[in-house]
Amino acid sequence: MLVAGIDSSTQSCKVVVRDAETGALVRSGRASHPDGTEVAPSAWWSALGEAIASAGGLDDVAAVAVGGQQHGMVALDAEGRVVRDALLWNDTRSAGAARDLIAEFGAEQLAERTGLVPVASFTITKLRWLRDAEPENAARVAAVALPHDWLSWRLRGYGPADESELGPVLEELATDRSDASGTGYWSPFTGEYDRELLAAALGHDAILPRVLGPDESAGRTPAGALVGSGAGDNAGAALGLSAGPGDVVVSIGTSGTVFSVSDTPVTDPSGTVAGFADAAGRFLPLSATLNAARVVDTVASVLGVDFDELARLALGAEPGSGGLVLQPYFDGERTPDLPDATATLFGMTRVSFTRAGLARAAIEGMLCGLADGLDAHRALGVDATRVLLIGGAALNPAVREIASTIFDVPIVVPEPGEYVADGAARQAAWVALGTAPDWTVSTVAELAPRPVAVVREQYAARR
Ligand SMILES: Nc1ncnc2c1ncn2[C@@H]1O[C@H](COP(=O)(O)OP(=O)(O)O)[C@@H](O)[C@H]1O
Ligand SMILES: O=C(CO)[C@@H](O)[C@H](O)COP(=O)(O)O
Repeated sequence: MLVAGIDSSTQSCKVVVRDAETGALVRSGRASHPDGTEVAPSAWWSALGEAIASAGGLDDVAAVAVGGQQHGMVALDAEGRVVRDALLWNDTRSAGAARDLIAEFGAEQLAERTGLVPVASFTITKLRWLRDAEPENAARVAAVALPHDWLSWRLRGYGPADESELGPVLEELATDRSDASGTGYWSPFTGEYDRELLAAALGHDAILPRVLGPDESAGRTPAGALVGSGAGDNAGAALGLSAGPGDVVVSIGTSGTVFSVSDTPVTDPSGTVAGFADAAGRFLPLSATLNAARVVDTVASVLGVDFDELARLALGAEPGSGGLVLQPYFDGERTPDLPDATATLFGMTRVSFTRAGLARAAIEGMLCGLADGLDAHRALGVDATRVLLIGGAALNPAVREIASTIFDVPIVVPEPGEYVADGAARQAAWVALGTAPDWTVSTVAELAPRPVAVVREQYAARR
């Protein structure tokens, strides 16, 4: 029996087809997403079709589930059409709305009600922005979904009447705990939506996706495949990796995320660690930065080198990059909450300012922000015995090596793969088999920690 998992992430859509019993990878495919922090959901739908085709289709799969970038605002009207392009998790225009919500409700109360202190990334702030900036669009909103909810709904044959078999049945929208927990109007403590907060943000109530449990199916595709509940991408990766006690996952994709699986919900009124739910009935404390793999992309492009050469340059410089420190806030920043920040290069001398120094400082700066995230987890009682390094930039040997000079626990690199899509495939297997699959994950490298104190010290000094 075959099952499929999908990761509709910020930069691309990835599909894996796996054997439900053994987890063996049978086929895979991918397609790119458009750039930008405001995207027409139809572009995700086209990319999904392209990725499915490049994975050989889904005609022979018994079940499918979708993991996706979290928080994106997919606002639908009564006809099931999107009211405007989706604002993504990395769109910072709703920073003022986040401040307004905190002023109205208080950071502590919001953390207690939803597990989150609003920042521009979370859906609730995007709805408030819509209410204030585009009131005519806000008034038309009949339902609010997230990227994975909307794609799962479309896969099941729902959508605008002229684009789908089953039409705009908004009550058929479904999500899961992990993605609901990133909205800012769902409580990981009660498992219920907080409709007062939704109405305070959007200006009125709206249909919200039914929240499914980890082993529940949302329904079937028109071809008859079961559709699993799906997940937010980070929770999908935790499931795909079988992350357990002591594991802290560091994912370096468009976002940099640090997360762990917890049996109890976590509340951080400072907002550094978000109290998300996971995709298996537990919780997923997480901190996220806006600047991760693209910091490496940007510096490689400025230096005019490919990733291999960037790695060679970075590993040719000493830890600490001769005092060069890149605070890599190219896209503003979320943790720390500095939505309007820009990147800054400190410590330039005629000796330190070299191509190799810049290459290394880029990777060090990006990783220091994530090491700060790990510290914040520990401060909340999270046990970290190893870091599992995943995401596109984890393919880079310099990122792995430099991580071992920054984190004080072993860096374990799982076999390169699509762990979000794999987590979704596990959910698909779960609904198809009736039991959670027990697939194994192999690792390709383990780097012992050899922290060089100056790297984090000089980064902290520039904060
Ligand atoms: N060898 C590499 N070294 C550094 N970065 C890489 C490498 N391979 C891919 N990337 C980067 O990883 C990113 C894509 O990672 P991915 O985890 O798929 O992101 P997302 O989930 O946000 O779409 C891109 O920015 C890409 O340039
Ligand atoms: O906002 C968050 C988590 O809170 C991001 O992790 C997004 O979920 C996007 O993930 P990538 O596409 O960068 O992997």
